[in-house]
Amino acid sequence: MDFKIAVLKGDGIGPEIVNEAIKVLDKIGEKFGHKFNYEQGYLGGESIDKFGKPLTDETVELCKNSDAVLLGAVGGPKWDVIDPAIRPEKGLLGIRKALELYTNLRPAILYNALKDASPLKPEIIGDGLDMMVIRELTGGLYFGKKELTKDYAYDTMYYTRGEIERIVKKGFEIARLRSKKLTSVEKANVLDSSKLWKEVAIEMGKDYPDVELIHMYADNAAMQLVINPRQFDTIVTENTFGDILSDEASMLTGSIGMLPSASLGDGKVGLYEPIHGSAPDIAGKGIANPIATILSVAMMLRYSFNLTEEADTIEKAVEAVLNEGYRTGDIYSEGTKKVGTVEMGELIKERL
Ligand SMILES: NC(=O)C1=CN([C@@H]2O[C@H](COP(=O)(O)OP(=O)(O)OC[C@H]3O[C@@H](n4cnc5c(N)ncnc54)[C@H](O)[C@@H]3O)[C@@H](O)[C@H]2O)C=CC1
Ligand SMILES: CC(C)CC(=O)C(=O)O
Ligand SMILES: [Mg+2]
Repeated sequence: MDFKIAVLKGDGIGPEIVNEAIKVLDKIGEKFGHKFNYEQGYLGGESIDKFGKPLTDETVELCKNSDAVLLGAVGGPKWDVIDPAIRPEKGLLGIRKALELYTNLRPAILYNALKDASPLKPEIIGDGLDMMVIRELTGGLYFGKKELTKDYAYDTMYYTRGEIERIVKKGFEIARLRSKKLTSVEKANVLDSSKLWKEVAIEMGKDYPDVELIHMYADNAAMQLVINPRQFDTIVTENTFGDILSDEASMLTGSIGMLPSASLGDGKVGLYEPIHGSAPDIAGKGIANPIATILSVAMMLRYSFNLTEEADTIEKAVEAVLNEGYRTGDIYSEGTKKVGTVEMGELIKERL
């Protein structure tokens, strides 16, 4: 089959990691008889440099007219200016909103081979970690009314009942396919938007009597992730809480360079990106871990193209390379073999 993929490499390590993911996709195409056609668009800092704004109508159109979007990351100190209207991150929020990608799936899985890279003690890791963080992606603090003046500033965590219902529904549906345990994370003790969130979760829970629903405050969830992460299976939460908790969960699996994501809506186009940012501190050094991006294209194959065997093949290749002891710097430990971004991409491609 033929697929059109919009590629937004972005800034910092974005181009380095996306190049490796494309190599892997091309090899999958060869092996299984698919043709992936790429069209490059611009987002974030590179778009500011070229067009004076972080997201253009052309990029939105390109994405809307593709079968899926592959994204690297955006941002960096070069664009850290005070004018909030032209920050690279605005482009990222803009494309998520334009495509109405309200569901962000962030699976945090600890690979067996990486148990030594996790900061958790073996008795806490037990048989391993496998959780799904479902983050609401087009509402909340990042999209609410805001103002910045010299004397005061505010952001608003605004949610409609409908916005909460559709993401919590995803939470129940996904939990039902997993271990039937859903943790809804909010801060209903202090935030009104969280009070509504919790009320909706309780109401919707009546339609899913087979799924155990647990309510947890976000600050407690941050702590529980460290002391007892195995209690979590599926987490559903608001945009900002999900952003923070998924970065935390990623480190339990060894590195933020390991965690992929899928951003989905009710339309046809899904967007796939690692959960990390543009890592300006290591950009251009050839040492970034490309695995989160490579696993993101596996999610693309699974969720957008329904190519399950192809997705499994990528995930198994990643596991095989890790089992053989190859590591980028972020997951390196004594006795393993340190490799760079390109070498890691090549190794995974060879194992497909
Ligand atoms: N989706 C996106 O495009 C995101 C963009 N950002 C932007 O990225 C820029 C940098 O943000 P930070 O807060 O530093 O977060 P970051 O995720 O870029 O980096 C945090 C730390 O993790 C390391 N890291 C990240 N990805 C890695 C990888 N693949 N391999 C090895 N190490 C990796 C970095 O070197 C750094 O030490 C900012 O402009 C920020 O706004 C941040 C998060 C997400
Ligand atoms: C612009 C930010 C919301 C990006 C980020 O940290 C993320 O999506 O994980
Ligand atoms: Mg983040």
